Formats: sequence, C-alpha cells, structure tokens
Amino acid sequence: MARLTLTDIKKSFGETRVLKGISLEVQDGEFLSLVGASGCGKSTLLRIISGLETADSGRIEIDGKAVDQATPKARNVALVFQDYALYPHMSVAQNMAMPLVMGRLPMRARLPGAKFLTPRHAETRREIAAKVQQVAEQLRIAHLLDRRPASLSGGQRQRVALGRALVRDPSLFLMDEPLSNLDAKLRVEVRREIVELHRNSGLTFVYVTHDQVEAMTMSDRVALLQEGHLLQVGPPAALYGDPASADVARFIGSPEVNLLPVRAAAGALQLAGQALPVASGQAEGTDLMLGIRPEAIRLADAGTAGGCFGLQVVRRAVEDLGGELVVHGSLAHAPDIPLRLRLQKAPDGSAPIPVPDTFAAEVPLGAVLLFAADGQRVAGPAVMARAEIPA
Ligand SMILES: Nc1ncnc2c1ncn2[C@@H]1O[C@H](COP(=O)(O)OP(=O)(O)OP(=O)(O)O)[C@@H](O)[C@H]1O
Repeated sequence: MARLTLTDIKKSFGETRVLKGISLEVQDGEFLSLVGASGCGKSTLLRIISGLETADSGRIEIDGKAVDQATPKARNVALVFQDYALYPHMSVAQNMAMPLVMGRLPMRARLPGAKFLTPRHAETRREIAAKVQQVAEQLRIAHLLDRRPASLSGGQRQRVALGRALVRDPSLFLMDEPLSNLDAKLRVEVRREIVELHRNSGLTFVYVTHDQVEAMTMSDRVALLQEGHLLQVGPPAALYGDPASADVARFIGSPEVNLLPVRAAAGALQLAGQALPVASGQAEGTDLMLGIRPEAIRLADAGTAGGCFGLQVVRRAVEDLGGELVVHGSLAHAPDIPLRLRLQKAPDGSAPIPVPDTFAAEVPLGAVLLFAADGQRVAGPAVMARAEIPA
C-alpha cells in the first residue's frame, strides 16, 4: 500500500508542453483513474510516476518520501500496458516469475533447467514458484501455467500480464489502457476482475484510460486531464453531477451533455428568444451556457409539470439501444440548436411513447447546470417560482 503525492509536475518534449503543472494526491489503497482525450498527457504522467520518464520539474513522493531520483525498481511500482509484452517463447509460469527471477537470482540460477543450484538458490526458486502459484490462483489462471502466450485468449493474456506485475508485491499498481485490446464483452468482464483485484489486494491503483465509462465504473476518484492540465478530481458522481466546467460536463457522460447558448436578460435566461424561469444572478446581457443531461429531458405529453420548464423539440433521428432510446433533435424555434434526449423504455421493452416528429419536452429546473461563456461553472442558478417568470 502507498500514498502517492504529485506536486506541480511539468514535462515538455521539445517545444511541446505536455504536462503543465499537475498536482494530485492518491490515497493509500485508492483506485484513481486518469482520464482524458488522446494526447492529453495521461501516459506521460504514468511513466513519470513509474520512473520510466523524468519530469522537467515538480516532485513525486511515495508515502511522503521523494522518489524523483529513484530508479523504477526502487520505487516498487508495477506497470501494466495494453500490449501485455509477454515473452512468446516462455510459459505463463515463466513469464509471471520473470520479475522475481531477474531480481532475486544470479544469471546461472535463472534458467528453468539450471543445475547445481546452491541450497539458497534452490530455496529462492521454490519461493518464486509458490508465489507464482498463489497469484495465478488469485487471478484464476493456475490451469494455464504451462501454456505459451500464443495459445491464450486476449483476456487470459491480460491476466498473465497482471499476474506478472502482482508477483512483486508492488506498493503501487499503474495501468495504462490495459483493456483496449479486448473486445467489448471481454472488456466488461476484465474490468470487473480488476476492480475485484483492487478490492482484494488493497493496493493503490492508478489507471489510465480515455474511456470515461471505464473511469466512472471502476474508480474511487477520477482525475480528468485536458491538454496537460488537471480539470477536476473527484468521485465519479461528483464529476457527472457537479462538473467544475463545461469541458468536464462534456467529457463525462454519454450521450454528451446538451450545452445551450443562453443570455441573462429581463431577469431570466433567454434561450433563442424563449424566456426560461432560471435566475442566473448574472448581469443583464451576459452570455452563458445551459447544461442539460440528455436523461434530464422528458417527454411532456400532458403539459409541463410543476418545477419544470418546457421545450418544443423537432425529432431528427432515434437510436434504439434496446433498453433506452437516444433521440437526436433540435429546438423547434431554433433549428440550429441541437438537443439530445435519453429516454428509458418501459420494463416490458416498449418505448415510453412513440416519439413524434415534433414534441413537447420538459426539464426539471433542479437538473440544469449553468456555465459562463469561458466554460467555468456558475454557482447554483436559482429557479424562479412560476409567478416570477417573465412573460
Ligand atoms: N517520447 C516522446 N517524444 C516526443 N513526444 C512525445 C513523447 N511521448 C509523448 N509525446 C507527446 O506527448 C503528448 C502526450 O502523449 P501521451 O502519450 O502522454 O498522451 P495520452 O493522453 O496518453 O494519449 P493516448 O490516450 O493517445 O495514449 C502527445 O502529443 C505525444 O505525441
């Protein structure tokens, strides 16, 4: 177990500034995901933590001790990549034993058939074999120990790679997109296994992914990176429900959040000429963005309910995802403003109601997010009582 502290980590490659001052604390035993679009610097940060890459400036501490100058081995961190990097000519057992064999046995005692071992080396080899067996059982791959990597499925290979990292009893487990080579179904399965592995091992995990669903479903906390900056760190539900900026709201959640251009005017919010009963507390004429999650918009076939405001929507396309519908539309009075809705089907599998070409929708006032024109969140827009809504 280990606590990891990063302070103002900066890194450039030539003219390209990749990390622009990252400060982050990962608690003992925590599962933290580093998430962000391709090229935002996730892998670079992970490599810096592991010691494979050096930061230009900043400080890395493990359990309060600076490790900036320590070798990857001395940091005792395990790094698992997406491409497994298994040795094809070795068995699963030999692959898993590799880090211990290299670290604890001299050259002459490493080969599987090595003769004339000293009693001490023979004992070390027995200990290594026992550790490999124990980890293989933990990962449910003990029956594969004699096989070569080529004869394994992608998921089994990934488990071998995890096992090879685990045998060293690392204090910190770093993973770089470990599931991206697996098909969608297997990814969900191995995702669960990694979460279980985290729970059972009690180790500190730092997990890199560009897949927000992975980050949201696996982590205690998510750290969202964008162009070398940390946008927000927090529990998945906080990033989703309480995003610090429009960029966070946009990245987390699928289908993407609706961001509608609005203006503070006449004491309310004007959406392309429609007055919405939301008091922003902003100066008259201020341009803002109204964030609405697709699932917060409901069909309003019997008039707009109390505590909601209404929108007229033109349907453009409907995606049937089995249990739910994703409706792509636009505002009836402003066709250039798109709107996405996510509608749950009834338990019997039928759609809630057929989605007509043009329909009335409603949004609970408590579900809206408000952002300034620069994307920063505007604290809690106040919802007006019906009587206060400007005509
Ligand atoms: N060794 C290197 N030399 C030069 N540029 C590099 C090097 N390593 C990374 N970069 C650049 O740094 C930027 C960040 O790369 P990094 O791999 O950290 O991003 P990432 O967020 O992990 O992306 P992905 O999800 O695609 O793996 C990219 O523009 C990349 O081209």
